[in-house]
Amino acid sequence: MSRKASDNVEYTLRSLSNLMGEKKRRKPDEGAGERSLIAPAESCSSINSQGVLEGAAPGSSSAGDLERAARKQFQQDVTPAFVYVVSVFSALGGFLFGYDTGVVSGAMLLLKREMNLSALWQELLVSSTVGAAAVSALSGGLLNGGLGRRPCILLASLLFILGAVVLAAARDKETLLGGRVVVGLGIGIASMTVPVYIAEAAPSHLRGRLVTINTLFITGGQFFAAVVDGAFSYLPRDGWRYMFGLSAVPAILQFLGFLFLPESPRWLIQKGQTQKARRVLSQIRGNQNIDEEYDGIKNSIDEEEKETGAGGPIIYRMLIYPPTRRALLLGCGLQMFQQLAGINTVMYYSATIFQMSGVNDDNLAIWLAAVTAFTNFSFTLVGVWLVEKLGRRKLTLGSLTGTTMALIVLALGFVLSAQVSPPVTFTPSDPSTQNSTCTKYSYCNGCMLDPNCGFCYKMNGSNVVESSCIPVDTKTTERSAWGRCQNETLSKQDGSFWAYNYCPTSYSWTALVGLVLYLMFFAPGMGPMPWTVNSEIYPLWARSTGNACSSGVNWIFNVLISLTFLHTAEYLTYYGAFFLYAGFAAVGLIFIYGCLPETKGKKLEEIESLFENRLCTCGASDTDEGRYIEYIRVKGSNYHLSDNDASDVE
Ligand SMILES: O[C@H]1[C@H](O)[C@@H](O)[C@H](O)[C@@H](O)[C@H]1O
Repeated sequence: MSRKASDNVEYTLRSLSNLMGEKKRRKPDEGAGERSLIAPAESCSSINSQGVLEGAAPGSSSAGDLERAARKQFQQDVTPAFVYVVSVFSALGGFLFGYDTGVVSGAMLLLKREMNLSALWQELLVSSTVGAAAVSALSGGLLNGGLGRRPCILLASLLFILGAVVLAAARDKETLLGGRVVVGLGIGIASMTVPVYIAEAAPSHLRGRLVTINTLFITGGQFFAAVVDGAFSYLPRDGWRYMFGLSAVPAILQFLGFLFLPESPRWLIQKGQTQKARRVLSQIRGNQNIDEEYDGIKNSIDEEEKETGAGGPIIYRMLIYPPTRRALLLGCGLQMFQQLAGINTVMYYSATIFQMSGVNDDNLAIWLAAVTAFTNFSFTLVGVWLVEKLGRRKLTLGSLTGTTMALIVLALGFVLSAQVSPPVTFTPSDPSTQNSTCTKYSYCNGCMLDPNCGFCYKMNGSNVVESSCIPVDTKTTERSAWGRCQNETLSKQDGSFWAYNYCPTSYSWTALVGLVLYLMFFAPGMGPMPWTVNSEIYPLWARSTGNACSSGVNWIFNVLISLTFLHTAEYLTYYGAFFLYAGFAAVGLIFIYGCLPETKGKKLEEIESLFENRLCTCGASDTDEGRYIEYIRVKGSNYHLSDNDASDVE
């Protein structure tokens, strides 16, 4: 929209303020002149001769509705495209996070054959990246605060490029491990810096949406990785080199883009680079007056210094200052519960869930994993749409409630599959004449839970026939050590199937329903909100450190859950594992209900006060907390107290 048109909207807002009785500061003759500037052809709203807003929101009659409509129009009109460019280039970091964590599963299928990798090496190549991400996210706080957001994003893209080259050119498994660690270091830095950078550049009415776009890019990267995995899995040799190498393209793009993109204005103000900060603010705010925003940031930095004192390491200052302590607890808690709800296990396990439901073709299972990743991606898009409508609190609570129920459905699918588990109908003799433990199982369920055994069977209509429990090939879990399930050719000839970690039953589709429900609920809220909320809840002085800690917690729990899943399933059975995640999710629900205030539409500088007023009860040790909770109960409104209400409490 042209400058003239946005001036009109601004004028409309001013007129509305007058209409609503706000103090009029302009001279009486100014209004008449400005009124004639209104150009209804360009502006959706206009003031008629009685000073009433027309055409702003069909059907809205009250001044409140009119004001909201005009404000919305104003915000839309004055958001320059540059802020979107900045966000998209930063979110390439999210894309690389998703791509590099996702691509490894397909690459591993090929690598373990070509490089003859043991189970330990496979595990190392997957977890080393996540482990390195945890370390670099935790240490990224120092870099972020000291060097600035922009150098950190440039560093992350360089690490992504270097990692891609090393991986694509690797001749041995040790080099592969090195490459995966380098990529992990990049992921960790990007995961904590990008949301902060976007949040600091975005105008408050768009902040949630733009930061959530970063998670959309993460899930987009995971989906793209699944497609690339599918496409290159047909190559007889070296397919994995292309899978790994391709990630250099977005990384180079991001590096080049960030050579021209600016530093975060808030970081610049904090470091006293005021002229530069003003320049950047004007650049990203287009034709808006930046004075108010600039002064707001500057004042809050000055106040923060007074309030928190300047001494000691930032993490220590965060812990002794109640508002930041509560924010940190909330931020880390959100990230912990995101991972404890089992997203990465569910995604990783999706191929098996499809197999359970009757998909017995390996290639098809790879493509169906891409469908899972696409579902995650498309429902994250729903989150991008909802975050500024519902707000962070409702979206997260709704999402986690649905996720908990979906986990229960998923678990029930496994319960049913275990209860009607097919029997073992014959025990072939072991050609190696070594006594295997697999002979002791008379049902599929016991056999499938033993990591050394798998179930080899045929289907007759919907019935399982000619089934046996046989030792698994120690090099891969995809086939048995001997017998008709020991390779694809034999299986095809015989018409038999190999089930390593599931049992074929007619109820298995329940797990598939659980999987789809899970992604539908998780992706719009619990996927993106922990990142979005963390980018906005800390005051500037604590933002890098707060995000470093919470991202570190995310990666640590990511490693923990993925590494323990198979053992958990072994001890608790598969349904036990999913019931456990449902239990974690339910505890998370209580935590979030008690701790997450609504941050939608607030300026970053205003958010700290949500934690000052003890709206978040977590971590509060003050004795009058009960008095405050009672106050809220009597007021009957949870998190929507006006400033006046909140100050009443003190
Ligand atoms: O927000 C993201 C997203 O939900 C991804 O799908 C998941 O793999 C990540 O662990 C998570 O942090």
